[in-house]
Amino acid sequence: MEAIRYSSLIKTQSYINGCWHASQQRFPVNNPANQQCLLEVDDCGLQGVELAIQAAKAAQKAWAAKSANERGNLLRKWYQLVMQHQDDLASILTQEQGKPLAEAKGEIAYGAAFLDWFAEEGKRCYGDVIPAPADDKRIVVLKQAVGVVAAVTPWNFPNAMIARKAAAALAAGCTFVVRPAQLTPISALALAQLAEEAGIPPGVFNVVVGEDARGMGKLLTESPDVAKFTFTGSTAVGKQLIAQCASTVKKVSMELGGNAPFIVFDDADIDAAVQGAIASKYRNAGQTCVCANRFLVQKGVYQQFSEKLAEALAKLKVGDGMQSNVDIGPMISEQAKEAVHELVVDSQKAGAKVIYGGQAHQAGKQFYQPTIMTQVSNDMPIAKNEIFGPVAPIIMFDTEEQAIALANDTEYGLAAYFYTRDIGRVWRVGEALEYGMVGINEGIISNAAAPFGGVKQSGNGREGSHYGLDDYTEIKYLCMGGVNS
Ligand SMILES: NC(=O)C1=CN([C@@H]2O[C@H](COP(=O)(O)OP(=O)(O)OC[C@H]3O[C@@H](n4cnc5c(N)ncnc54)[C@H](O)[C@@H]3O)[C@@H](O)[C@H]2O)C=CC1
Ligand SMILES: O=C(O)[C@H](O)CS(=O)(=O)O
Repeated sequence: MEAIRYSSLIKTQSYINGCWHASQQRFPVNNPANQQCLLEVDDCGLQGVELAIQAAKAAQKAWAAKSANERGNLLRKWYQLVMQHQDDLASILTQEQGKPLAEAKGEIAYGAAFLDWFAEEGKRCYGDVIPAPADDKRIVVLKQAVGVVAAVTPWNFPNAMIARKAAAALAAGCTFVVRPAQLTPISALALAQLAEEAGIPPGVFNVVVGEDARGMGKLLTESPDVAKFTFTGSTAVGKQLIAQCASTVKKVSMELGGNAPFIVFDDADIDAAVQGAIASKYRNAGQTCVCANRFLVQKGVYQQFSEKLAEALAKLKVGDGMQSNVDIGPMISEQAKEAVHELVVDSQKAGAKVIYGGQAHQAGKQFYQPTIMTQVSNDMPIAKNEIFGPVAPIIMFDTEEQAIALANDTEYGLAAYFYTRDIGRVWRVGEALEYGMVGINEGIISNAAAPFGGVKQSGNGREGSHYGLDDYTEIKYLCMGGVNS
């Protein structure tokens, strides 16, 4: 790997019970920009996963017995180390995942923000004292750590998706086992290195890396020693994992797929809408679950918005994320690139027009041209499916009611966006959209202070904000009798 100053961040073995776990089985991690092998990583296999679960179980009671301040101090130290090594962590992330360096630095700061947020939030894990129905009783409600937490995370935000979960879990007094995507394990192992340096005790934070996603996931979802399972990834895989958790009735939280509408009304600030569209659609080459997936543009501004979006897109540079001034990097795999192109071609066959891009990009095997399509209808493949690529389909609508109906016509419900300057419309549309998160005159809405999560088949639970602890605590009700005797 290039351009890493602090070489201790480069780890190639799972981190289990405070030790780096060697194994004979290894697998390559490749750079999506040029398909070159960055390094090989030891595959800890199912045995490693079981060792990690047992380590987390053995460590959990002592970790929960620490005060919220003690846990918070360790999370704050972890935060400080992550920010101290932000540039190196970003360089690692770009080389294994592909996003431009500036975006990778942003992801490191975004993930670290959850460590910082929950270092404090754990101190506010309040219970209740409830007036009892009888004078000789007292009712107290405690919030306690769920126990051992298992997580499976995706390749598109290989640092932040782990930090967003682990920060809340550890703050609540839980211990944590994460299995990151096999495509991007190095960022996860670098986080473990810094957790160790921060003084987080052995067994509290464990990272198990391996190629057998299905087998490792089965162990994590079916183990009776795991109390809670959290997943970020596709809805299809999420459904499988929820079913696997049923065997032990685990507490489950899911951050799944999306199909975000980006609505532009006649009265919108069009330049602001174009700026928000570029930020929301083309971040991470469109490989984020909260990307604008369908542009719904009112008839009166359809031509103007489409033309301005194309002008803005022409200024973006496609290339290796490690090069300066690159705005759009490669897709995570050649298969992913082909899948995006198939959606474009199938929708062209159904009548959609490509007004910008629409082909593989000459920068390399995994690059796709940033693309805009017009004359799209909501039933076309490019609108029905989560694109997970740099393609903006634009659908025309006439009335506000039509826009809401089109926006809600999907099984997903993660993020939605709309641009208007009418205060009445802000409330009407904001309340009518069936989504967990709504950006109003804003294309980037993710931050540690806000509850991130979806409804419908985009998942359940919330990450970040003071709501984020709820997924990692259980409510216990104490009823004290005989107070007057
Ligand atoms: N709601 C959210 O916050 C996010 C949602 N996603 C969604 O994830 C998808 C893209 O990410 P991918 O990594 O391709 O999703 P994916 O669902 O294929 O994989 C996610 C993780 O699950 C693992 N996995 C795959 N099949 C599994 C199985 N049968 N058992 C256990 N683990 C398994 C993968 O190795 C990876 O670590 C998109 O649909 C995107 O919308 C991605 C990131 C964030
Ligand atoms: O994986 C994702 O798509 C992230 O959750 C998006 S964000 O939180 O970075 O906006």
